[in-house]
Amino acid sequence: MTETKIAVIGGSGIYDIEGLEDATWTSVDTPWGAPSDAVLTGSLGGVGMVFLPRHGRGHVHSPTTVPYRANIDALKRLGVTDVISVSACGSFREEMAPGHFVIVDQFIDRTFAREKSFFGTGCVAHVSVAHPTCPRLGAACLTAARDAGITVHNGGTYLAMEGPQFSTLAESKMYRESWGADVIGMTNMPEAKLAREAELCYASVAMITDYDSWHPEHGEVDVSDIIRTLTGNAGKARDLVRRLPDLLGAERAPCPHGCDRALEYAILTQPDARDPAVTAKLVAVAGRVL
Ligand SMILES: CSC[C@H]1O[C@H](OP(=O)(O)O)[C@H](O)[C@@H]1O
Ligand SMILES: Nc1ncnc2[nH]cnc12
Repeated sequence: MTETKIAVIGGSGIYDIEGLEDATWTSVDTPWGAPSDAVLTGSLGGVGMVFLPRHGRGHVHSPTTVPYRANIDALKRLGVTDVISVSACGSFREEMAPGHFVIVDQFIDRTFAREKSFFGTGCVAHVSVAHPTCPRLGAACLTAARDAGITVHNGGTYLAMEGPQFSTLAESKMYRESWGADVIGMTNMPEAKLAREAELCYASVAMITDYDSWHPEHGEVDVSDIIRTLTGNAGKARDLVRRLPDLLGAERAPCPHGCDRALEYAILTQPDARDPAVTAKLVAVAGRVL
């Protein structure tokens, strides 16, 4: 059995987490550079917890410049087993209204200006992201949300766009009508892919802040409206997070969906053909199989 350690990656409007016992901000170095900020470590109900503000305190990083690889490497290095992403998003569905939460289970990755893998020349690997989120962790988030009295939708497809500008009306309509996306944001990719490469269970809790630009009765997306909705939701998100340690338990069996074994057969480069400088960088993420 492994000890559970839960990480929360806080998105826009969530730069801190209250109520952790023995809470300490700690800087973590990684071979991929510095994470978005120091990480807050502590515990909740006897379970190890880590909090990382995705954009850094003060909102320093844009969706494109968030150091996704350093963030996931730092969490892995700290012994994290389960990653909960908390994000703001726009909605493409009338019934998924601002103020509601969605437990995202699929992604369409439209990002193009980010490093998307820990692997590459010198050590090549291919993991499956057919099911990019962990159903066990998603189910815990769903229960936590329902117990906290949050209106939550179970499952949804998140379109990850590059940004930083919001979508045009034509894009918004295409994502909604032709592509079948349910929500839109700018950050869950490549985060989810990297978590899979690092053999971490990953769940995405998306907080709906707006109807993007497709809705005839709602105007264009406006950051001040988003922040107002987010501020109203931050307490709900904290309540959800507080319930997770009890639901996940202090000890963790192997993931029934295999997230923690994603690299088992993924590395193609033969041991004697691997570049030692490259494998040295992979020690935290892939040390188990190198
Ligand atoms: C504040 S509006 C746009 C911004 O908010 C979301 O960030 P996060 O996913 O970290 O909550 C969205 O993806 C954009 O980056
Ligand atoms: N409409 C939207 N598009 C992209 N990212 C968002 N984050 C919050 N609302 C968004």
